[in-house]
Amino acid sequence: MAAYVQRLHHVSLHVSHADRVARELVSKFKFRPFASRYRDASHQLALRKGRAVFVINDRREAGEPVANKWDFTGVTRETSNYGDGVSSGCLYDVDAPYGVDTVANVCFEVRDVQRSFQTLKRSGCSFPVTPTCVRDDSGVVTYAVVKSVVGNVCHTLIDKSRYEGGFLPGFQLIGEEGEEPEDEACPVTHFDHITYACPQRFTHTALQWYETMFGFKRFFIGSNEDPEEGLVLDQDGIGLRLTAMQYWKCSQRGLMLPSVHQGEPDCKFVIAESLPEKGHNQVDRFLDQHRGPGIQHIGLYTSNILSTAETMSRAGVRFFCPPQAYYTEEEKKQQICAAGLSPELLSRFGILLDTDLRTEGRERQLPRFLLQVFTQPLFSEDTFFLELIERRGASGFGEGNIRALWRSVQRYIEEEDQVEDQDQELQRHMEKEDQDQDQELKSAKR
Ligand SMILES: O=C(O)C(=O)Cc1ccc(O)cc1
Ligand SMILES: [Fe+2]
Repeated sequence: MAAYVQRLHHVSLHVSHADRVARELVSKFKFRPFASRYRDASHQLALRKGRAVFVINDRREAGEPVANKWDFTGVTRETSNYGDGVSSGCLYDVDAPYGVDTVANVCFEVRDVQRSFQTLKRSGCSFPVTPTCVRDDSGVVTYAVVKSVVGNVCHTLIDKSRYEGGFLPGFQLIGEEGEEPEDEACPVTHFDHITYACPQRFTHTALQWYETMFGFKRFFIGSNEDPEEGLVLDQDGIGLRLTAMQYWKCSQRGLMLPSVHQGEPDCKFVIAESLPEKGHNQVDRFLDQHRGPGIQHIGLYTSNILSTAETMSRAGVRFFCPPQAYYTEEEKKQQICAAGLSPELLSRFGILLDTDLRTEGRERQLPRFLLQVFTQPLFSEDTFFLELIERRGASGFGEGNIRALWRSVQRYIEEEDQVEDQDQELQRHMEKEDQDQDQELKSAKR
């Protein structure tokens, strides 16, 4: 038996320059800070855009003193006056120190935390935080934190059914409560998917863990996917294995349904692993720089990718762009025009388009499109990035887009590696010069 996920509540980041990351999410990605929690030993800030919520935690090395409070316009700096009874550490999360900035927690709402805890514990899961109650004037919330099988990723399981406040007890709301105004220029509505970077041959372990523990179900990304092997991209120098899964919820009548069929936008999970002998690539680079498996990127769903990319680009977001030939190739040009879009406009921001040709039993139907664009990494290491995704009837992931992304990222990695090689060469040269000078001085003294 599994612990069933009701919905995704938020995703939390642990970063050393929390203030900078918060500023970027606000100024570039148009998120709105709406709740914060200040304690001597931890600062937490919640930001939202539609139903997509990030909680930023100030990441400090073990023993390091508390940094300055967020220097952030519009954020109340007073310590929350709610007695949440938890005086130190990140609330609703674990404080485990990690060597680099990381996206480490996906928080799920569940029906019954105690029961989920017992079920998962019996199945061998480890819980850094056992069921804990936090209350304020608006009610009570119960949560526990379970370690996942993927790197440093944890899942906070939370029950908010007896809570009526704006976010979570212990957090103080910032500004006006109430419905957020619609952002027509930048209509991001929810997290579409979360992608894990995993070591080679780890996919099965991850799929199985999520199926056993949370009742996730596999779904096929594309028509070329092998049930055993996943979607294997091994041509043109690409070495990537992809699989995807989603959570199912228990309906009122006790039926299990994918969450999307219950009127809620669902968040899918994608597992990416690299294939052996394909050289340095984006998954291995993530594993290196992140010092282990974890969350590589998150897809933000938008109902208008062009306007969103344009707004974000103006605000300073940098996107990966495919080679210009992508937009001049005849077949791609036709696909883009068939979707009523202009290749020239898409090329301005690096937006990729894929056409889903699966018919799935239906005879004649409109073509289905998938539009995606990928940002450059957000942290100082080459790890986590964001993606914008607009689905026009297509539910999977575009193989053509994945190939185009792979090429643009590969170009970036190669350029970075070149810069790194040049730096190392310069370093060696300078060291050699120093040694030579030392040698000369010594011989002169003799
Ligand atoms: O296409 C997407 O959005 C995916 O999430 C699939 C994917 C996963 C990992 C990669 O390094 C590249 C592509
Ligand atoms: Fe993605």
